[in-house]
Amino acid sequence: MTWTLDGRTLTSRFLLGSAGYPSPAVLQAAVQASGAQVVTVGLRRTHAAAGDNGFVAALRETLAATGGHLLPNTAGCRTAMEAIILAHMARELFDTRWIKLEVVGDDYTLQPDPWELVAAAEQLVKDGFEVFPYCTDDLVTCRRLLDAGCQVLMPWGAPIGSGQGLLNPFALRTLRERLPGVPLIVDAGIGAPSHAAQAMELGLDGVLLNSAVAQAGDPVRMAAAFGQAIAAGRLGFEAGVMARQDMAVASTPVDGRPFLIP
Ligand SMILES: CC(=O)[C@@H](O)[C@H](O)COP(=O)(O)O
Repeated sequence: MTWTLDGRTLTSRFLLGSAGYPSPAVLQAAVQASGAQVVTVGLRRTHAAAGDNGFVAALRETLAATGGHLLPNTAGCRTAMEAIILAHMARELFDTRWIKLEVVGDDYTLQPDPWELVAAAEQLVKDGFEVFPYCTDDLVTCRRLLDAGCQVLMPWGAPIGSGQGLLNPFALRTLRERLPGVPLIVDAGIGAPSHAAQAMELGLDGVLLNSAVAQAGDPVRMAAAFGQAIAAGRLGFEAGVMARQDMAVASTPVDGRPFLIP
């Protein structure tokens, strides 16, 4: 089933990262197998202008063939100013007003810095960008980002590259309940297809991940697995997951007795 992101109709709710693949050919095959129509690319890491060993060119070629979209990101930035400058470079290089805004405040956890993030988002929205902020799952920070003009939020599942899955499903469920109508895309920390399905079952709108595919034994098959898990999780959410019970509830109603007991 289709959905829209900043007015663009997408058939997949899977957003894929492009870092750390063994070769451009594997990246291309993984994007195709994933069904993802949005692929993020880091400027600081890939040296998009030159010297990236063909990864960006491969990505452009694949997305041109599939009708997909590039989402440049500011991974590696530590201040609002650094991220703003990089976002402007990205707009020039990739000819898109989309920017996945990452401003990290802690080197160990790569946790986003909420103050720098909000400051950068405010400026970039004024500069005409569509800002996709990578943020924590803190409700008040998310509200500040919406106040700054962000239309989409990307709360973390767990620290980048940790593969831990959803560390705080309660916080994500709260975001879903308190911010109805805001596209919420879980970004980072997803390790297995089941983690992605869980995010979708919570009613989030999409999942962005990178390491779990790039570091898989077979990235192409893992990309396909995530594509299917995300679609299944969404279908499950739309179908209405049953309510949990603390006690057993017999699934087969028993009327009378199966045979006569003397
Ligand atoms: C590629 C990218 O944008 C990462 O910063 C992103 O947050 C993905 O994280 P994982 O590698 O944990 O999936």
